[in-house]
Amino acid sequence: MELLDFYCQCENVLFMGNKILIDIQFKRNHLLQNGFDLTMSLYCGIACRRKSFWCFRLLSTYVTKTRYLFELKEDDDACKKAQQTGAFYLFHSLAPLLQKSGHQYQAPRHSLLELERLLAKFGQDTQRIEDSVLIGCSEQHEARFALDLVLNSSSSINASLQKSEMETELKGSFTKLRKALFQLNTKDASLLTTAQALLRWHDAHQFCSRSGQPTKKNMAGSKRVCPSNKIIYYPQMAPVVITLVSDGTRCLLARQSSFPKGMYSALAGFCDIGESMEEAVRREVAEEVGLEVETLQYSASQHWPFPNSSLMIACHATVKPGQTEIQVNLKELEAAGWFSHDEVATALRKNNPYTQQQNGTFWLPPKLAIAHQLIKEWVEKPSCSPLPA
Ligand SMILES: NC(=O)C1=CN([C@@H]2O[C@H](COP(=O)(O)OP(=O)(O)OC[C@H]3O[C@@H](n4cnc5c(N)ncnc54)[C@H](O)[C@@H]3O)[C@@H](O)[C@H]2O)C=CC1
Repeated sequence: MELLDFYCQCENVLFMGNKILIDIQFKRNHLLQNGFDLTMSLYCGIACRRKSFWCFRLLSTYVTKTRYLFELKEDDDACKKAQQTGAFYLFHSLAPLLQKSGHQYQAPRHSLLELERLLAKFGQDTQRIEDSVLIGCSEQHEARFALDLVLNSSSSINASLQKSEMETELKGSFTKLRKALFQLNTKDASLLTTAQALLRWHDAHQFCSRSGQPTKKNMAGSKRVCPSNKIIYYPQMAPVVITLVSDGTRCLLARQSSFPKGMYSALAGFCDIGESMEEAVRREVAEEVGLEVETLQYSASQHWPFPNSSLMIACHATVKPGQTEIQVNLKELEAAGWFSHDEVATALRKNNPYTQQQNGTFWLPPKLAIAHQLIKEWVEKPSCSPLPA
């Protein structure tokens, strides 16, 4: 049974204005222990009469949050209102603001009032708040926004304070996202990644490609519209397949010359237009290492912000044991090879990019990259049996 779709039987139902008084007899009490917030759910319940009893469709905290975010994306007034109680993450040229407390880093949030004060101090118009983008909300529906203090700003920014002066005022430092991701907890890292991707997209889509006119962002930043021809532009991600090829006992890892010294990863490549994920995997593997994929299994996906937004679609693939001779495409890769289970398991265990880069030994992508997850999955379950490609 779908967790979010269960119904409960009510013995008495009274409506008082927009509040509902109920006496419920849960058929499946155990579901309440599975993360449901009863109070929140009941206020959001949709009542309907079913035969002889009332049914409530209970909406989980997750669903109400998702619906709230949807409303903010669709309704500029609601979004503007949400800014009053919301919180803002700050960026400078796409680098998020981080603060250090003890040994930990965190991404500070600012209220609308604080932001207005800071903008005034930095010589910027409070109108700039309209350049912020919606990136999520808390369980209590406190919306989260991100604003880049210099991107998209008018010429008045020239008169504003320098980055270092801003950092002093903000008691933090604007840190490159690649570095910031290693210093933050997963929740903040994910929010900042989304924020940077959206801010970058807006910066790069200021004009309509048909009319050449400036486009206008909606309040949430979920789209831009050309006022002259009404064309709507939506933020986009490029789909990329990333495949860990195995011959049953070994896995294939490769490196590009642009990778840090000693790092090997799974094979990755952008999907061509019109291709399915399966077709893209077969083509990329054939193009890069001259092998033909026999079976294929989807594993997971990840939004990857570098250098532009990609949707990484991770798969395990196998080739026939007798057809494993690699022919590296040197236009795409510097090297590729088969690695034994032991070699990969050892590399995963002592995966310290810094020391391994120093002594030039073989190492794997860091934990936050889906390539790492794919390799770890293979090490833990090398005999996963994919479907025919
Ligand atoms: N999160 C992860 O674990 C990993 C992520 N990646 C990401 O996957 C993406 C693709 O990986 P690679 O092929 O190694 O990258 P790459 O940057 O070497 O790109 C290969 C080629 O694809 C073409 N290209 C660039 N952008 C494109 C686009 N938006 N659409 C279509 N073609 C495009 C260009 O000709 C480029 O030379 C990169 O963004 C990379 O950062 C790659 C490996 C692991």
